[in-house]
Amino acid sequence: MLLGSSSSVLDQFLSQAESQFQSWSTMYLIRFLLVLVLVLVPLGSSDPVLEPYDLLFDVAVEAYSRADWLSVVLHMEKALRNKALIRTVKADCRLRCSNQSSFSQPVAGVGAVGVPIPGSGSVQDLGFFQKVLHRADCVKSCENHKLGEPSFHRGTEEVDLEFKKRTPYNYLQVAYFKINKLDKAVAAANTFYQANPDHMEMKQNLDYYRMMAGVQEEDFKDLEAREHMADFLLGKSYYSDASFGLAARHFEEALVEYFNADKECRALCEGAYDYDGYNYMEYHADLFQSITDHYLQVLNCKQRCSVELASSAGKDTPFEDFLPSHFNYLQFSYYNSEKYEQAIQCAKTFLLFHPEEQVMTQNLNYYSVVLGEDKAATIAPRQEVKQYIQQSLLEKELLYFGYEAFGITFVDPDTWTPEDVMPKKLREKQKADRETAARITEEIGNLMKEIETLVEEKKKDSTDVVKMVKPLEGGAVLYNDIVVTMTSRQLNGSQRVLLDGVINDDQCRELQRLSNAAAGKGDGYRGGVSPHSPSETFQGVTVLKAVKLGQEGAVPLQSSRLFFDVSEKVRKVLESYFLLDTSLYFSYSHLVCRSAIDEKQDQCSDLSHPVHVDNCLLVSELNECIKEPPAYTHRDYSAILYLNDDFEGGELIFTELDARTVTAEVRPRCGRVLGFGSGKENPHGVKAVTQGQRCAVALWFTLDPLHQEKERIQAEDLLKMFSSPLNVEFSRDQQEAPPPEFQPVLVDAPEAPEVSVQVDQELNPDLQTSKPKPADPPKKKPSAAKTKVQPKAKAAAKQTIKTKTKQVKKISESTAPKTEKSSSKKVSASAPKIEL
Ligand SMILES: O=C(O)CCC(=O)C(=O)O
Ligand SMILES: [Fe+3]
Repeated sequence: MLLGSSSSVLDQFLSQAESQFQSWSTMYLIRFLLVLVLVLVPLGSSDPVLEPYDLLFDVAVEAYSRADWLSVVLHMEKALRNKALIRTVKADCRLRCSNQSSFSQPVAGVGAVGVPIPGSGSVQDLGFFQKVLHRADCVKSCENHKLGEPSFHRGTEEVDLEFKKRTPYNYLQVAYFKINKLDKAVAAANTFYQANPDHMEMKQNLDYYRMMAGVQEEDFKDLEAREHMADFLLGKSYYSDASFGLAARHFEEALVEYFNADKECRALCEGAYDYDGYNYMEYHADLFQSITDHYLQVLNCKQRCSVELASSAGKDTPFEDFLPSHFNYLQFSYYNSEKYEQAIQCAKTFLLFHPEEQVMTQNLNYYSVVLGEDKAATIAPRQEVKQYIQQSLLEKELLYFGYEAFGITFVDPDTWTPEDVMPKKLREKQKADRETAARITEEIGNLMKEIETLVEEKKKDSTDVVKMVKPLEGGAVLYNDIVVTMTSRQLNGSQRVLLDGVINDDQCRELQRLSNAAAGKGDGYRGGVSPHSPSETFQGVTVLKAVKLGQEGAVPLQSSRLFFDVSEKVRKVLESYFLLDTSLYFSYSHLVCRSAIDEKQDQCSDLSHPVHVDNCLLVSELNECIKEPPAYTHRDYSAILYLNDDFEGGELIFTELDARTVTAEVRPRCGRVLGFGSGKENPHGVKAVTQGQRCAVALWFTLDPLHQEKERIQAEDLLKMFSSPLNVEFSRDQQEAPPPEFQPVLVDAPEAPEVSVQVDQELNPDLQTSKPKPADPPKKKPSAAKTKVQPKAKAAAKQTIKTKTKQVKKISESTAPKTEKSSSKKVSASAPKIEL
């Protein structure tokens, strides 16, 4: 049985089956059987009927699964060929028929119907439809003659999509590779990759091919490259290299190919009506409505050809203003080749699209002066382009009419359309729509911001509420000597605990001595007036400072170690008592003593340390605490380990957020630890020390490891070194005194300085307009020039070229295969793979 007849019988069977069985699975089964039959049927029919490319594709895929590489190649190549042939024939037939039976000519040999009869509308209608019928007949017979029955040249949607994605080349590259046709494998791989630049497997394959002996750079072809695009890109690259003669040649060739491709694209738009979302069964348009629907769909498609032709495989967005840009490049290329007539013609042609373009107008003036204005005036823009624009504008007008009358949407793909082509009403409506959209976007933006703030506040509140409502505390205190003296409840708040017995008297004394010894050794706070109270002095030492002083012998090293160890003990106990799920880290550790200045006690204030919150800025007037820098917002828990009680005053008080209403008071004593959450649930202060010295180890902790105290890690390292048997030399760099703890006070918020951001366009090529601007004027102003045209500097031209080079480079980076060779052939590269 011959394939042609077998296919046709099967096709009939298929369509019958399709109408009888609605089930997809049945259809797939039939399809599979069909493929099998085709595989078994001997190929090489003498029948002119074209084998359906979708079935050939299926046969090839099936052969692939059997690793029958020759068959893959044979059928896939044929599928590609047939698909291309159908495209060409269809476009060809439609173009030929449009020439043979155009609506402007009477149909030959059909008698009186073709001759318009004045005053007889219905007969004129007949004349029109007669032409329609003849055109349809012409196209049908032309296609059937060349391709066979239409059912054989209509592919399924899925297969069409595969062709669009260039999937056949994915199969082909493996098959070619397996049969040792390396050059073809490379070309197929490259062709696939051009349309799928994110396909990593194929990229690996290409890298692999590149390393193989016998593979040439020329093998990396794009078998589906559109000629007009290939020439345009070549023109651009010559242009960037300032090879203007070659650039002009390729741009001219690109134009010829462009108009051919445009004709083909437009002809292919005259296909079947795409119901697209319409319920096929419910479409009940009358004669003229259905003609209108279909025709406007075709026109819409024709308009989109300018976008399709401006698109390049693997490039996300089409080139902007693609067709006009050819003339922009050309005018400058011709100018540089001293071909002023052509430069003028191209400048004038460009101005057909953009009559207001200033640079081009200047250039045209300049070229005209150089050539002689009279002569320049006789040069006309290109007729082909004039016609193209006229036709396109007429189409746009019809489409806009259809938009207004029937709501068939039309989005103009071109940037050069004059404003008044769009009907005024539609223009105003679109303007109003745009404004409304902008307003809505802005309002949504504002709303989103408000919601974000609200959510943020809610989150903060709910964390605080969770803490307030369900304080997590009461865990083990880990050491037998430690007792819980007061819980949150007894301390009238939340996240509070008072522990006793954390360290013993000796340890308290040792630490107090350490504080005084360190203060005598030049610590930053020695003898300084307290930052919090003028009637007290304040001294403080950090763990690292203490360890360094210990290393210098200025203080007993073991006291410094004690400071380190007891603070660690407090950290562990708090972590356990507050039942924390994650670790608590040191944020800052400070051994501090406040001493009353006897002479100043008469004017003493009542607080040694004003009421504050450790991790936010307390605004007591508003009963609020703002968790923002400069507050130490990352602090989560605070603890004060008291060392003595032989002083007067110095009680710690907890208050409400008003900083006045005292909720609890704690009297310091040796070994006592007051632990509490650092947040706004715990505003606190220290009453004035009116006599004696009050010492304590103040500790702040964070749950965020990123904010843990770096000094502490250093101190730990140093301590480790001292405890090691080897006496290690290490640096004795003086450390800066630690900054006093930040004490928030309410100040007027400073005005934010006005910052003007200047962006250097040269350094930021993305900011440059994507519209090409090759229209740089000539480098030198000739003496003959009478016009006031100011030619731009040579540097500007160079800059343009540089920019262009960058643009070309960008393109080649995104589309061309990478060229770097692997340094070693031993690199373990996997053999070409296929991923479907
Ligand atoms: O020494 C105290 O009792 C508390 C000190 C304090 O709250 C602080 O330094 O933030
Ligand atoms: Fe505090």
